[in-house]
Amino acid sequence: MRMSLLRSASQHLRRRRDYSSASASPERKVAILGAAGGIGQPLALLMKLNPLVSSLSLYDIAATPGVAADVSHINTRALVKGFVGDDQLGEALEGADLVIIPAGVPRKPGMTRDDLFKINAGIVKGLCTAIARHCPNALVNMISNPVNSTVPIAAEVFKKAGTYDEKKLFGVTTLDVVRAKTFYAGKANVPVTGVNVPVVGGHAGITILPLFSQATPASNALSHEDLLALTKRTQDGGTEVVEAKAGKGSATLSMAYAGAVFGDACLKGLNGVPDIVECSFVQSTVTELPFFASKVRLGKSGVEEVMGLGELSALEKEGLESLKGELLSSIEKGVKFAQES
Ligand SMILES: NC(=O)c1ccc[n+]([C@@H]2O[C@H](COP(=O)([O-])OP(=O)(O)OC[C@H]3O[C@@H](n4cnc5c(N)ncnc54)[C@H](O)[C@@H]3O)[C@@H](O)[C@H]2O)c1
Ligand SMILES: O=C(O)C[C@H](O)C(=O)O
Repeated sequence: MRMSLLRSASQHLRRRRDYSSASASPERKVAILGAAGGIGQPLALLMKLNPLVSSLSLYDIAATPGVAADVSHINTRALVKGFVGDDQLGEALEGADLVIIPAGVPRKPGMTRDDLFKINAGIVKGLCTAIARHCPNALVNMISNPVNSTVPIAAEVFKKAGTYDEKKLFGVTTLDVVRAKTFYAGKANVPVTGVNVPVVGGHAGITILPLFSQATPASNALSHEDLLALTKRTQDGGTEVVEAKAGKGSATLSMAYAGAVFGDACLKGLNGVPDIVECSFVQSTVTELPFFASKVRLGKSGVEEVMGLGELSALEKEGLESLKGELLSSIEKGVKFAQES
C-alpha cells in the first residue's frame, strides 16, 4: 500500500515536472518543406521528439498525410499536421518560427551538387516566395543543394519581396561539422562526444574547409598526412555516401540528425538561451565573399554574431584561398538565377 502510494506520488511529480518544463518553453511552430523525403521523414521524427517544438507542420508535394499521421501518434509535445501541394503551402507556413527546407532532388553517383541546380533552384525559389508571403519573420534553414547557390537564391527572393533579414537565413552545413567530429575522433583516438571542429567556407567539395588546427581536444598525434586525409574525407563525405547508396540518393539519416541539431540550436537561440554557437553558411563579412560558413552565435532574432575564423594553419590558409573562386561563382550563379527568372 505504502509502496503504491509512493509510486503514484512520484508519477504525479514527474507529470508535473514534464508539464512545467513544456509550459516554461514558449510555443514554437516548425515547418518542414520536403517532409516526405529521405531527409524529411527522419527529420520530422527528430523534431517531433524535440520538446521545444509545440507545432510541427509537414509539407510536401505528395505523401505528407501518411507521414504526419504516423509521426503524430508519438506522445510528445508537438501537435503535427500534414499539408500537401501548393494550395496548402500557405497554411503550412502560417505562423512558423522556423522553416527547414530539405525539398529537392538528391545526387546520384557521378554528379556534383551543382548538377542539382537546374531542378532545385526553381523549387527553392517557389518555396521562398511562399515563405516571404506567409511567414516573413521565420528563421529559414536551407538544406536543399547546392547550398552554396540556394542560400543566395533565397536571399534574392526575400530581397525582391522586401522581407530579407540576413539574420534569419542559414545554409545548413552542420553535416560537415558532424563528419569532421566523427572522422577526427577516430583518427585522434579520443571520445567523439567531447570533440568540436569548426568547418568553414561552403558546402561542396573544396569549399568545405574543416579547421582541424582548432579541433578540441587538441591532438599532437596527427601528422601532416593525417590532416590532409581528414580534410579530404570531410570534403568528400557526401560523395562517400552517394557512392555507397549506389543510385538510391545521398545522406538522409546523418543529415536528418544534423538538421535536427541545427534546428534545435536555432530554437534555443530564439528562446534566449545564451552561448548557442554553430557553424552555418550565412551572409558574411568574414572574407570578401558575400556568403560564407563560419561559427555563428544564435540569438532571439537569429544570427547574433558572425564569428571570425580565428588563427589558421598554413594548410588551412591555402585551403581558404583555393576555395574562394568556386564559392564565389556558385554564389553568383544563385543570385543571377533569382534576379533573372
Ligand atoms: N545541406 C546538406 O548537408 C545536405 C545533406 C544531404 C542532402 N542534402 C540535399 O537535400 C535535398 C533533399 O534530399 P533527400 O535525400 O531528402 O531527397 P528526396 O528525393 O528523398 O526528398 C526530397 C523531397 O522533396 C520533395 N519536393 C520536391 N519538390 C518539392 C516542392 N516544390 N515542395 C516541397 N517538397 C518538394 C519531394 O517530393 C521529396 O519528398 C537534396 O537537394 C540533397 O542534395 C543536403
Ligand atoms: O553529398 C550530397 O549530395 C548530399 C549532401 O550535400 C552531403 O553532404 O551529404
